[in-house]
Amino acid sequence: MTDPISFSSRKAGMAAREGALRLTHAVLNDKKMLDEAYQAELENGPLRKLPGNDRAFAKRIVITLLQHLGEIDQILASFMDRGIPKKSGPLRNILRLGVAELLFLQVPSHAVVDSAVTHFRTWKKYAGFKGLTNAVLRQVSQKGAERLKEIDTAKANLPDWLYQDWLKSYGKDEVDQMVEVSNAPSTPLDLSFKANDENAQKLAEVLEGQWLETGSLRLASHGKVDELEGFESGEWWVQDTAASLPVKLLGDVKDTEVLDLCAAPGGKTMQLAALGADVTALDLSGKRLQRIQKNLDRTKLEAKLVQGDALKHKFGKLFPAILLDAPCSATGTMRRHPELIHQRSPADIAHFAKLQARMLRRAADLLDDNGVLVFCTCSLQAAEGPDLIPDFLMEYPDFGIDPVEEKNHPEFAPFIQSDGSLRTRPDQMAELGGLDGFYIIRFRKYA
Ligand SMILES: C[S@@+](CC[C@H](N)C(=O)[O-])C[C@H]1O[C@@H](n2cnc3c(N)ncnc32)[C@H](O)[C@@H]1O
Repeated sequence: MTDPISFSSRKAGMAAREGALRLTHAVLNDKKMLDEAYQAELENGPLRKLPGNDRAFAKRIVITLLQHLGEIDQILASFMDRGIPKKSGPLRNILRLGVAELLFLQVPSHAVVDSAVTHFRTWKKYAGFKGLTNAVLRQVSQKGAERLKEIDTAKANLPDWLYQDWLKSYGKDEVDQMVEVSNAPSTPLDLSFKANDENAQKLAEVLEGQWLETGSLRLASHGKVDELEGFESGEWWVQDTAASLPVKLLGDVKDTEVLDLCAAPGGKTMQLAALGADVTALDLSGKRLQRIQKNLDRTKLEAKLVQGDALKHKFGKLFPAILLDAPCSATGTMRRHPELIHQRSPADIAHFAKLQARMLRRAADLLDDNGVLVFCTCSLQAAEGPDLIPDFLMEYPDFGIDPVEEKNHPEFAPFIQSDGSLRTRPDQMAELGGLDGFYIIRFRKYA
């Protein structure tokens, strides 16, 4: 449990909830990423005028709503025999926000009901739904907590196609735990350090972090990232510890030419550069390449940046080491992006899987004899990971899996699969706040 929400004034509370309603709409109706919608509010929207805590609470209500969306909708359905009326505009999201506050953030019911009804001040056209809003939320505040106990949390909160897919891959207990960890009120922040030296040890103390076996420093709680010690001097960058594993599988890359095929925003590019590799970092997006450059400037690291399509770009040579961190559905990042699972569809998974299959073959074509290729995605879907491998190996008989072995990498033991690939899941290291879901596999090309 984190501290309960309490706004600096009644007026600020209402303004924050209006912001929360706009953010909810941006994410669920317009399919925007929450961080982007929030950033847009801070730059141009009314939320920028609010004190920091009130703004943060607005975001927290939305995160809570997204984490518990299925439960919230089931609770509402149980109190509304005829469902949400048609053509009721913002009513559904106003009610959802109200339930999130009542049942998951323990905000007093008078404040929640009062502000839910006050929303119709802005939405005058729908003012006829005030009475319904009042009645439903009062019922939820009285009987909702009891009804909540009867709901299967994971099954309710995951879209059914996703739930079934994960059940097949991981099993019920694991899926339950994945959702439980992902629904924690806050997510820890992992840092990757440029060097594991005395300075890093000192910073770890100042930041009150904990070293993980995987080599990252984990901060259980933190303020603004760019105000943390060591940010400005570029000693570290933010990178979930699971995201730091693929580069480690490339082994000793000092003075080796490494192609980082889908590189932005550059977490893995910085890792490679810090290890002394001669990195070529390619990305399709010029805007995202600018983010790599900014990151490299801050950390005083170097890489050759190339804008291009990984499927087509002509490098004019082969590489001894390649990292392919392919575009994916990113369902593995649900701890930090609870909106994603509500925005994705089976068609998206099929689209990404097809793209990844093509990219994997392109990466293989760019690898030199005896070279090493690491392929990864931050997806928990089998289609975007293990299912891609058998066809690839059939078509590329000179490639073989180079299995990760516990004797060489004891720190990766919990993630090693029977074929030597790695699978990380949000429920692993649960007591420390979990980690992103990644699929990672290493290949060698035999001469
Ligand atoms: C998973 S992200 C990479 C994250 C990055 N490796 C890191 O560690 O920070 C995938 C990247 O692939 C890029 N991308 C998508 N399609 C691409 C293509 N056809 N060619 C090159 N890059 C592509 C996206 O712009 C995005 O930056």
